[in-house]
Amino acid sequence: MTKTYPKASRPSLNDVSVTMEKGEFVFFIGPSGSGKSTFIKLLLREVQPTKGKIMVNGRELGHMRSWRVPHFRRSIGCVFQDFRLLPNRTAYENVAFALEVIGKTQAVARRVVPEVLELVGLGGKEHRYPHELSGGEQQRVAVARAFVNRPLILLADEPTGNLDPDTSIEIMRLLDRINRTGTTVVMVTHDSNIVNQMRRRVVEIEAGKIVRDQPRGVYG
Ligand SMILES: Nc1ncnc2c1ncn2[C@@H]1O[C@H](COP(=O)(O)OP(=O)(O)OP(=O)(O)O)[C@@H](O)[C@H]1O
Repeated sequence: MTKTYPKASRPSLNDVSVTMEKGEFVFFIGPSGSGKSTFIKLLLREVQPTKGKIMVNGRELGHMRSWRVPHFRRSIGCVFQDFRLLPNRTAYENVAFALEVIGKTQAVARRVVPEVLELVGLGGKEHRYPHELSGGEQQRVAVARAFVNRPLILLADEPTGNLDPDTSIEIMRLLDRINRTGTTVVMVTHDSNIVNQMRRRVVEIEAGKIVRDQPRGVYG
């Protein structure tokens, strides 16, 4: 597909084609402005391609009615560089909120939230507010929130961008564990150490074109 934003002089993604299988772990790398965020926005149907199509889980996003989009997005968990936690809610409440908005009862939350907080290594810190947690711990809460609905796909946009190298590796261990449960992980990153250590598929974008797609790749 091709994506040209209104008013832009050239496409942000230019005639690209990529297939990701269920359960894969894929890094998207490339210089600033190369089109990585646009790719993520297309996958979430925040923007639509100018030409071509995008299929997610057997559905063509261009044919999806807009009222179906919120439901579709439940199948995708998102993690960002800046955590995006609700500051006046505890770790537990931040994760429970993701269940609340899709209509799950508090009884479900009481069962599921402690499980997922335990999974991300935050057992015992459920009642801390974001400002009472380290950056790495806040990102764990964000991962728990993204994963609590067991999404098919986890999109991570520079999830280690604000973390030191050791904490980054811990977050990657967590994403790796989640991937091993069968969740497809798509991660945008500039972190060469992480890419080189993980040795997973690497898709490199430059000026809107895919210039490399390599299994078990390195940052290069
Ligand atoms: N809403 C928009 N309207 C016009 N142009 C846009 C819009 N959003 C992004 N662009 C342009 O599309 C290109 C790709 O941007 P994109 O944000 O996808 O890059 P990126 O690879 O994610 O960069 P970074 O690593 O800095 O986040 C850039 O040239 C950018 O200026």
